[in-house]
Amino acid sequence: MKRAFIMVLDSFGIGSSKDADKFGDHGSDTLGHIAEACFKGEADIGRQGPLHLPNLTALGLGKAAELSTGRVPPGMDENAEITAAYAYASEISSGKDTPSGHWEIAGVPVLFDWGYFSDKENSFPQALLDKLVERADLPGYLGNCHSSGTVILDELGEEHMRTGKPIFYTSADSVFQIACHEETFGLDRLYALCEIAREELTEGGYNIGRVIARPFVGDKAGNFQRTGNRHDLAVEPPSPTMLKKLVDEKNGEVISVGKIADIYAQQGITKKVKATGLDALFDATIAEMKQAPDMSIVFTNFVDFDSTWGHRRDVAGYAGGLELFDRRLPELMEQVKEDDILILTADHGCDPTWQGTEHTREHIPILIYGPKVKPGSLGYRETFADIGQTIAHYFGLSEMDYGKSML
Ligand SMILES: O=P(O)(O)O[C@H]1O[C@H](CO)[C@@H](O)[C@H]1O
Ligand SMILES: [Mn+2]
Ligand SMILES: [Mn+2]
Repeated sequence: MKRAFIMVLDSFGIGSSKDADKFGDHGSDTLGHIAEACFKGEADIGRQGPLHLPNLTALGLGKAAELSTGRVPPGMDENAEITAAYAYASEISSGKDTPSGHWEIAGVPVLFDWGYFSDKENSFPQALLDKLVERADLPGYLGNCHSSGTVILDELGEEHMRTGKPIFYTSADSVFQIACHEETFGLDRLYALCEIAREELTEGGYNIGRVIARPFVGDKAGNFQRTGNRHDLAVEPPSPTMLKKLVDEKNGEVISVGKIADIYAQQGITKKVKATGLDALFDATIAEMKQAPDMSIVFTNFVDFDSTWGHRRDVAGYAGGLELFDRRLPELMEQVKEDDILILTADHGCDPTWQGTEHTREHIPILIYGPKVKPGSLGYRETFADIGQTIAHYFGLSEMDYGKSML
């Protein structure tokens, strides 16, 4: 029985890549800087002391980080016995966003430039805004700027509730985000509005990667909370990913846990399971691994590292999340049978010690574990697509256009 389990720790970079200066990210290091802060006792909220990741360390995380940056992050055991194959990889896609990272992982790098709304204020073209107001019959809109998604709720959430005007915002990513109150505006209305925005952005040739519904609850600034009903409307990958090939060429199964299906615009996905929060995502992943058939992929995105801790620049939160992941990792490993492979990786960085609130251009770790996988270094990988090519090779699919198989 052949199954591949792919776990993306969203934003878990392990040191800036060679081209990071183009993004203003030279020197960023999500894992390294978290480990440093923990080691200095600067991340003792909800957890204590040096970063404790014994299971990830045994899979080669510290070694992969050492290959990337020249040093094992402080607190990680340099002499641990290594039980997996490990590597670090850089990204060839032009952006450091989630779809680019995930598509490249699946063998389809994004070599074109996305469209961006780069003006910090009055970010969206008036023609687009007018269309949305008209088609969705809106009383107007709020925002129309760059912002962190939690900050903007404190600033505009109450006005939104009072006026019924949706909050439109963007970031350095290729995104059009719409925040609306689940109850006063309504979740279905928000989703319908996002569908309209998706159509207008696609038909208007704006080349925007994602429209994101950002529903929230609460009743005043300070207590607004975003909910698990976030929904991403992505454009489709420009060519078939290894997920789609597994389904089309081998009649295989691809089970999405968390936002994977949304990120690939539902392409090459045969089953979707949603869950909110690290523990729930873990539970859902294990349940799916237990019943995954031959020739299947269980593919999970652990979004909290990015959205709950990375973008919020919450070092202690991120460290605590990693420690929780590490504690539960043996439960995942236990499901890896004879011919199966488990791959732990990331899609970009989001260094919680870095300036601003955006992603960081970093190397990702690639840890490959399985009874038949030879432990040891797989060195530097020029593209995340080496993961896609490895999976294509493993399942006997037609070759991907990018990447080299690591196994
Ligand atoms: O600040 P929030 O809304 O979490 O936004 C983050 O999430 C979006 C999609 O990844 C990006 O725009 C990023 O900046
Ligand atoms: Mn991401
Ligand atoms: Mn993000």
